[in-house]
Amino acid sequence: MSIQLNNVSKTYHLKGRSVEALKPTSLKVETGEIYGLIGYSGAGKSTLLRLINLLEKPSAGSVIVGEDNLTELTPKALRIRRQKIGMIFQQFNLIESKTVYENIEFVLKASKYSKKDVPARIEELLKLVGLNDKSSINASNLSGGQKQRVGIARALANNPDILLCDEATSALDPDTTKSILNLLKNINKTLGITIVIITHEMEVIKEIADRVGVMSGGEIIESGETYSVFSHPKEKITKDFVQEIYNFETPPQIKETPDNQVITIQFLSENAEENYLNQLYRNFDLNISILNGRIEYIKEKPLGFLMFQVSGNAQEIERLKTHIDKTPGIERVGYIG
Ligand SMILES: Nc1ncnc2c1ncn2[C@@H]1O[C@H](COP(=O)(O)OP(=O)(O)OP(=O)(O)O)[C@@H](O)[C@H]1O
Repeated sequence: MSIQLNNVSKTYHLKGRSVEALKPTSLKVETGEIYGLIGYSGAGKSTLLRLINLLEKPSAGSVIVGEDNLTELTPKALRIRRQKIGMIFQQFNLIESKTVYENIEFVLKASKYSKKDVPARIEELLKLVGLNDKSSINASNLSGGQKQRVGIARALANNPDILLCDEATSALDPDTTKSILNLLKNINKTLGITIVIITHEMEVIKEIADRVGVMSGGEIIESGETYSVFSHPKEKITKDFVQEIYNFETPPQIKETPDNQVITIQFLSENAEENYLNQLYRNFDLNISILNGRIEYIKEKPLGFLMFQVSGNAQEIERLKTHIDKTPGIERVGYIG
């Protein structure tokens, strides 16, 4: 199911002071897509996410989910509509003193799920999230990853068509994060559920998001298909997020001069850098030494950077730079390192 925000904004009023947490924002998330929102703390991500299911009431604008304008529903109709919008949280929001079974049962009971169908539904959900054997364990005895699996089972209990994920993996270690992201991808694929995920971690976005919006200062400052946003970032913050995953640093002892320079190139396909470097070694009378190199996969497409130091004749270095700039698929970038 699609989500459409039309000029939605949110201003909080606190003791005579107002905070514009979300500037007027329009956004369309297509049916079945995974849309990621990334930004640093205070960017407005949680506010935007909570406006989608109206946990926060917008100060202006409308929220359309599928055919329904949520902003126009009565409180009762909204309560019912919300059952079809699942949500998972960073801190899992489980009832720690209850078993896995009871945690899911609680959600089904609250939505008046047919009593006789509850046990079968819980079994089905536990299978889906890979916790078949944990039904009678107390939530407090589960690992973080298992807790989030229960969180996901709860969120899916009423067969929602949308799943909102609020920093769902931020409390988890990298391996557990990967397994939860895989589960979310699987759920998206097999059940066709539209997913919106907010995070401050590139790791999450590059793994899972079909499209991404980069948030800062209460607005989406850059957006598009995930690979194209991060292979050609325009805004400083987007470049910083790219730099974060490659983690290159120019060695401080290198003093750049016209005849001694550090160059970082980006390449968009696998193994491109090896052939290319050989070409440079052959065709330029320069000392070239590699400082750093790394390929990451963004939505399964390779994006690589290579940082090297060149020294020699300044004119020859300029000729090398011109050569790089004319090579298709290779770009010189200034924001890495
Ligand atoms: N209930 C509230 N009352 C007042 N101000 C709020 C409230 N909720 C959020 N804000 C403010 O709105 C701005 C955006 O906050 P929001 O939580 O949406 O950002 P975020 O990107 O999700 O950051 P974080 O990851 O730290 O939660 C911040 O300046 C925050 O202090």
